[in-house]
Amino acid sequence: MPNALHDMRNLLVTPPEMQAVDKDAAGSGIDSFSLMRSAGMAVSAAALRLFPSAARFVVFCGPGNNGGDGYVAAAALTASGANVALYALGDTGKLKGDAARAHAAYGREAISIELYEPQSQDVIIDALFGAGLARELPDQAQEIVGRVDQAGLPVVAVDLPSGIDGRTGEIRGASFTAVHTVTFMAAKPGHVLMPGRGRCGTLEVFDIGIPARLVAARAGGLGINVPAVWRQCAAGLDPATHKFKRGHLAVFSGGPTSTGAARLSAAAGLRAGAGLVTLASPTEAIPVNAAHLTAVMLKEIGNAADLAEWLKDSRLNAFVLGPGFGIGEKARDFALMLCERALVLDADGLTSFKERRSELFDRIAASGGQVVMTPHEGEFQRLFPEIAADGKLSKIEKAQAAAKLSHAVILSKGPDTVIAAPSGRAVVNVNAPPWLATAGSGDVLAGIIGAHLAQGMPAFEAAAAAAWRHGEAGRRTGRSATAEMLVENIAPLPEESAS
Ligand SMILES: NC(=O)C1=CN([C@@H]2O[C@H](COP(=O)(O)OP(=O)(O)OC[C@H]3O[C@@H](n4cnc5c(N)ncnc54)[C@H](O)[C@@H]3O)[C@@H](O)[C@H]2O)[C@@H](O)CC1
Ligand SMILES: Nc1ncnc2c1ncn2[C@@H]1O[C@H](COP(=O)(O)OP(=O)(O)O)[C@@H](O)[C@H]1O
Ligand SMILES: [K+]
Repeated sequence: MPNALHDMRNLLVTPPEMQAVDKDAAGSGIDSFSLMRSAGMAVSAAALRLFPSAARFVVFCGPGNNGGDGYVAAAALTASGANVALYALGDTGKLKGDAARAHAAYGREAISIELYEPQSQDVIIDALFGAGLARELPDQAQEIVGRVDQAGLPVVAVDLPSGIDGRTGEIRGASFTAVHTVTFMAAKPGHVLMPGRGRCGTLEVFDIGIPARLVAARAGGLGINVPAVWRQCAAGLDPATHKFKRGHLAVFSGGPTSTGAARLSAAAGLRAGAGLVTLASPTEAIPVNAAHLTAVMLKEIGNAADLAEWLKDSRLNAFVLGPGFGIGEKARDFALMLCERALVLDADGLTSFKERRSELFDRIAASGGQVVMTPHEGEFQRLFPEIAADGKLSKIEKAQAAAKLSHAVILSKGPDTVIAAPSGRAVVNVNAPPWLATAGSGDVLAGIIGAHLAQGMPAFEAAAAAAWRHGEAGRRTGRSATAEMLVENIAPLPEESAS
């Protein structure tokens, strides 16, 4: 089976991996200066395409190869007849290797960066720091960022807006906010994780000619959540299949005053393609649930004994536990009984294990079931406080660590939802519009994951496909989205040809 992540458009490559790719490319006889030339030319082409009538291109060049790309771009822009001014950070006499060569080839004056005075028609080419940024942006560069922000000038970023950490997406002191970013060979985590993603503008991934196999060989299993990641697992889900083959999803309701969340999950599960959906309700909530259900079935499940009896039906193959369920022993008992099938543990289901997580994690490890946990930031902190507090880790690395510790697939929510498996495989979801963060939205997501699990998708693919469909539902719904509208707008899984 071809690995979908090896399609370069979907890969995420960390800065250290990219450095290793560079070394491998040089080792295989590829001229590194020709790569820099391709990179700089691509930046120049993007700048001319986006700003064909710019009064002046102002190129900021840093002390490393990002700066080198800037010198190439400045030379190409000058050759095209554009008006170019180049400002350098640091002593150009100290440039090394390809960057020194690019500087020499530029052959014109580089002005010291502190002398830059914004002019209202300037278009900035930011080539200060890229993947090599290893600490806070130097004060001098932070000051320039401030001047450019204040003047409201458009910025085209080379590789990454300077100040964004390519591994984490964090801002190191300050960063430019670009209208367009040109990166090379593959996107980096910093392009898709917040807040970095919000500062990249449109992202262009330009192929500078490093063979794809060299990039794939160093890439560590990170990707963007596109349908290619999970499409093959979704392929057999023929809507015409008998309803039991599409699975039977059960969603657990809370008490009489908190039933809405579970009903939303159940409705989403049905809409997302589960063959049958049953709402399992405590006795006291049966009347209110019965008054609100049509296609979703209702079953009275008051305690663990009821559940044990019900679980004798082996066709019940996936469960959602948590939305509106209530925190405490009952949630823990139920969750521990469900681990060996396929379980989405969300909301109260997660919080219930705050002080008792090892019981859950041990059970998941022992049972070999398919478990997906869907924490938002607060729930993540409650269940994984030491991982959440580790400021060195990116959101991807945190989700990976949590997945490894819990033996479950972790779907870490937010504008940059990360789905990580215990194996370390991880994808970042990028199609969620901001208005997806509406009350009850997480309940809908849990239901979609449940539907995928009921249909037999493996946990990682079930979660990734659900995050994507949830994002698409948000797009279809538009800004006025409510959770009920999201359910209505869950579209069928994309066909084989979609990418
Ligand atoms: N295969 C590729 O990806 C290619 C990459 N190229 C460019 O090379 C760049 C990476 O080049 P470098 O590794 O030289 O790194 P950068 O140019 O991003 O950074 C330059 C150097 O500055 C130093 N530095 C880091 N943080 C600093 C800080 N806060 N204050 C002061 N100095 C700091 C480090 O020694 C670092 O190596 C990429 O961003 C890209 O633009 C291109 O030249 C073409 C090939
Ligand atoms: N800024 C944002 N942009 C897009 N999606 C977001 C944003 N913030 C949160 N989300 C998504 O909205 C959903 C909110 O879920 P959750 O936090 O559980 O809220 P609720 O309990 O109200 O359902 C998640 O799918 C999350 O990934
Ligand atoms: K840059």
